[in-house]
Amino acid sequence: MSRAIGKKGPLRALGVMSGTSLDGVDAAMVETDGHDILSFGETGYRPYSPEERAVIAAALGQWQGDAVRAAAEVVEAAHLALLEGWDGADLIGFHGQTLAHAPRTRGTLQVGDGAVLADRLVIPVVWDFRSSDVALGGEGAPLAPFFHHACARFAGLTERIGFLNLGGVGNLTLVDPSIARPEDAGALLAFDTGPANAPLNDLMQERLGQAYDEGGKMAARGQVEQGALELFLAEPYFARVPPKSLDRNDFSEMVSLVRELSDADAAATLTAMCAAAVAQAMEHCPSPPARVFVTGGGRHNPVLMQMLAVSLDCPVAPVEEIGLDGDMLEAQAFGYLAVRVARGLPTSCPTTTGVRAAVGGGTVSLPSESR
Ligand SMILES: Nc1ncnc2c1ncn2[C@@H]1O[C@H](COP(=O)(O)OP(=O)(O)OP(=O)(O)O)[C@@H](O)[C@H]1O
Ligand SMILES: CC(=O)N[C@H]1[C@@H]2OC[C@@H](O2)[C@@H](O)[C@@H]1O[C@H](C)C(=O)O
Repeated sequence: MSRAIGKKGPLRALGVMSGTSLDGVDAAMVETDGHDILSFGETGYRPYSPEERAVIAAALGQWQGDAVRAAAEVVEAAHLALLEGWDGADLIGFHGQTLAHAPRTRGTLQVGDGAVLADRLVIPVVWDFRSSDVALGGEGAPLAPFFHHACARFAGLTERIGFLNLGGVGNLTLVDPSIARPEDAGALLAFDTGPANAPLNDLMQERLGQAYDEGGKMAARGQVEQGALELFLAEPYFARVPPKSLDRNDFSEMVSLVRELSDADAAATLTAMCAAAVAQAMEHCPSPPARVFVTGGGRHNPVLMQMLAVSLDCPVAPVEEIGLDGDMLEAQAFGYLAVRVARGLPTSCPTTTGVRAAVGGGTVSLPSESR
């Protein structure tokens, strides 16, 4: 692979992401100068086996120890299996796997060692994107918003729009693409909306041994239990003014709100909770955006999409409507952010993570043979 990250002009970055739903590792190429997206390229995916997923799940919420080391090994090995033999990148943006996230108290932990990947793949690797934001008082998340700003410009949009990511956790970014730089006042407002698919996945796994509610089929057969929904919405997180972010399991006890319900009613209610959390999030926006574009696996769930369409005050559509790939946006984001880090540009700002001033996160590891 090429290693010319010092060169002027655009770079070809390979972003890799292992998200909170623990399904697998996504990889995607993006060509960018750190400001504009020039093109999107090849993509790849490597699912975790049930055994690998169990090793990572066993380490969630932990900060150190054997379980964390075992998870880190699984994460690194899966990335190497996906990336070995990949050609044509100038650098890699490696997010790793978040195991624990408590930015106000203990920090944030993404496992997988970027220096090991740099050596094994013989390519510069940008990683540990969240720590310096947290050290400067930020939430360390969400980090995709600077990329969302570039996406809105790439798609030729001029109006204020929202990007809604529905992975394990949900996050919303309001973008005003008419403001040239993402760190400038008014360009972005971003925060985590609440749990998205994680509680529903956990329910499907626990009761039916299935990874998720495919096509929302289970939820479609059930009724939403309004009492449980109201209890959920009384959680103080929703009234909290952004910036704010969540750990995957911050709402894991919400499955207990649906414990007495049938499988179908429980699935319908957890799906409604995800949509209701997004509707609550909109209350923190100064005015509704012209449209909301949905990315992440939740957009494949028609029951969830229908609930969003009913509860938001603006049209809702998958990001494919503006030519983006909603299964790869997060991987592309970390490729894009890697180039910003390599160029010394900020990757977060007060309106995305609450950090005191715009800051660039990330460590650059060069392969040892080029040091
Ligand atoms: N066909 C489908 N029907 C219903 N739900 C789906 C479908 N495909 C994916 N999902 C949901 O989307 C989830 C995966 O979403 P995604 O890949 O965006 O998560 P992630 O990137 O791991 O999470 P995060 O953005 O929180 O880091 C699955 O676990 C499942 O809940
Ligand atoms: C700490 C952490 O890994 N957070 C993830 C998670 O998954 C979705 C949401 O919670 C978001 O805040 C973030 O990921 C995306 C990629 C982000 O940083 O923008």
